Amino acid sequence: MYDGDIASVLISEQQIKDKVTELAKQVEEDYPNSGDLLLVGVLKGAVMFMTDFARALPQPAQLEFMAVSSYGSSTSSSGVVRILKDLDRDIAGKHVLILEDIIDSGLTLSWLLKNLQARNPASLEVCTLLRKPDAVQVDVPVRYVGFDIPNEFVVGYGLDYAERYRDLPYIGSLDPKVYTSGA
Ligand SMILES: O=P(O)(O)OC[C@H]1O[C@H](OP(=O)(O)OP(=O)(O)O)[C@H](O)[C@@H]1O
Ligand code: HPA
Ligand SMILES: [Mg+2]
Repeated sequence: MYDGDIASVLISEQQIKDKVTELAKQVEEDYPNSGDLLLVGVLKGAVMFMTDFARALPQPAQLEFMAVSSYGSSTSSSGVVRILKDLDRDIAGKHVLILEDIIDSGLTLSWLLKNLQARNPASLEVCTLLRKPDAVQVDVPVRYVGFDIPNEFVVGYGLDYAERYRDLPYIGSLDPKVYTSGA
């Protein structure tokens, strides 16, 4: 699949699986009495992570989705976050855990945290599968991080370049020739 476009596999399918289980276990320990946890998945990137995480989490949780976009067909953030789909319900008084695929510049999450905090949840935390420490432009408080990765453009397991590669089961570095040659 996508032969030649992936420079290297950064995180294998098995490594992802193990990490999702580990993160779900941490969350389970931190929310011991909470049968009312609300998971907010940030579409589209977090779709694989959200569905795997929800199934790895022993306690019941409700699932909500928000779709935002700031990258479009680019490898750098436009800095302008657009809501493509808002939550379907009120989160006031709920324990909300945002599930993100990646924190790169941090601009999306910083914007999202302000937006959701204004809706008065009982608590608001973030769980991200990936983070690029060398790319972060705004500091965002993140309670759960799966992997810190190098500052390379990555794809797979929900992450795209120009809407492609989301269906890869692993996370790989995209060969720069894909976005520099106009291919
Ligand atoms: O930290 P940042 O630099 O803001 O980048 C992270 C965000 O960018 C990506 O979303 P994108 O805008 O590509 O939308 P998508 O999830 O639909 O691909 C990714 O899924 C995160 O939500
Ligand atoms: O490295 C990345 N890959 C895919 N989507 C992204 N959105 C922010 N950073 C990335
Ligand atoms: Mg994207």
